[in-house]
Amino acid sequence: MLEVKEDTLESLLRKAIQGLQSSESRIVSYTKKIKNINPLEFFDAGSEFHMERSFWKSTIDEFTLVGIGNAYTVGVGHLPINELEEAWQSIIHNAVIYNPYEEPGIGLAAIGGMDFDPLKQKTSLWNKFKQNALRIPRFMLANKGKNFYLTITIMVKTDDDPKEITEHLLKQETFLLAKRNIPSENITILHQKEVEPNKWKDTVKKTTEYITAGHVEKVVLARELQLEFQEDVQLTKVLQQLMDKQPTSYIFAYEVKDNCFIGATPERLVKVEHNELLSTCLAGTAPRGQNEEDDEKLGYELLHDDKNLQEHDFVVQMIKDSVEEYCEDLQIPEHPVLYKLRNLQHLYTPVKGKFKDGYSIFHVIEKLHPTPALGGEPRPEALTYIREHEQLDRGWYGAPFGWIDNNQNGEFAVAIRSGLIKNNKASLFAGCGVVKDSDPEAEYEETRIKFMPMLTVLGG
Ligand SMILES: C=C(O[C@H]1C=CC=C(C(=O)O)[C@@H]1O)C(=O)O
Ligand SMILES: [Mg+2]
Repeated sequence: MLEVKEDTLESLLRKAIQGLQSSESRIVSYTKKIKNINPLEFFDAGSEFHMERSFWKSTIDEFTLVGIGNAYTVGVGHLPINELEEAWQSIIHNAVIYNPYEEPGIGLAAIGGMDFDPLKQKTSLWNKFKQNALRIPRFMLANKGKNFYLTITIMVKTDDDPKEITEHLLKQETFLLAKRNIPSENITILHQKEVEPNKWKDTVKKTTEYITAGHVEKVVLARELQLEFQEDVQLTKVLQQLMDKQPTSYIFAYEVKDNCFIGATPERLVKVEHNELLSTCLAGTAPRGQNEEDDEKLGYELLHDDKNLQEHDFVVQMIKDSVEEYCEDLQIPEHPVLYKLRNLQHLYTPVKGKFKDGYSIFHVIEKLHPTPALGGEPRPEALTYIREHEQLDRGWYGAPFGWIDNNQNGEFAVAIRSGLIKNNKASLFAGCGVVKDSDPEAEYEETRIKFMPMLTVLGG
């Protein structure tokens, strides 16, 4: 990695190109501060370039990343996570970087996700998505608190002309940063179809019997809701509404051609900043009440409900056992508290620790995914069971989605409360933890509410 102290984009490109042997290529990345801009206007502008877009927002951290286009995508093949890390490191190693700001997430960074289960037979639903992908956007807008930054990243080859590339990039930049109106049309649903709800309930029933027989302790089962709209869905509008309606969730989107995986998840998998590690145990669910009193009652019952506490505890134990290897000074409260969302409340236990040297966020992702909040317990048996019995190609649903920068900082959430949008169609996904005392009707109802965050912003 060549870090340059002071430079213009053009001279940075020149230096990077001059240092190349024939047929070599390398990443050049240039970061500068820019004036305030509405991240959604920037996102919307990207559609006019027909460039694929990526989006991440963490409201608690007042941190938003919007990627337009693709300088390079790491992964995309059948890479296990440790090889994904090697591929990422090798790209960074050869990069030429100008970035005077030493803040996590500002500068050269990638956004991406991965398959929930690479061993599950793929269907045509997810055919545009690779097994895993970390995309370094050509233009990345980063907004942290009151500050706005633009990072331009491009892959250069020996025969590239720095002046020509600079002119082209600056023209695109001017277009992307221009003020514009974002779409405001309402979305109208024409058809709505739950995929085989009765069969799903039967599977829940069979699963409780399988658990009672002692084969596994917990299995998470998911299902799909299919939608068709009058018009193609305006993604910018969907993002805006998710941001308005789900302020305590991570908002994310990842476009591949005319497909977009998008959602608002409350569940952090792992965050690494400097040497601090944060993770979250989130499992066990109740609806929100009609009024304050009702809501408190439902919350109180959730905190004392054996079935939900058991669902939750599998996650706490597994995350604790997993991160002990990577962390010192582990802090995990003894009892969960409530995490309230617009439509639901969950049992929540935060996990905090000091990251030991020699480990990266990739190690933690590999170790944690999927936690028993999305897979089950014990993991291998639960995954085999899901592979054989669940009638759904989860694709990137339920898997880690997030960002990483060139200094090993990053954050990945668990991509739930999400859907895959394809022009005027969408598939929404929702799952629930099945334990021995699960009631199929109640689990069905729980997943019905879990569709809400996406359904309500899509005109439902
Ligand atoms: C699998 C999902 O939620 C998980 C996360 C929180 C609570 C859960 C539950 O109570 O079942 C699930 O484990 C989903 O929303 O699709
Ligand atoms: Mg549950």
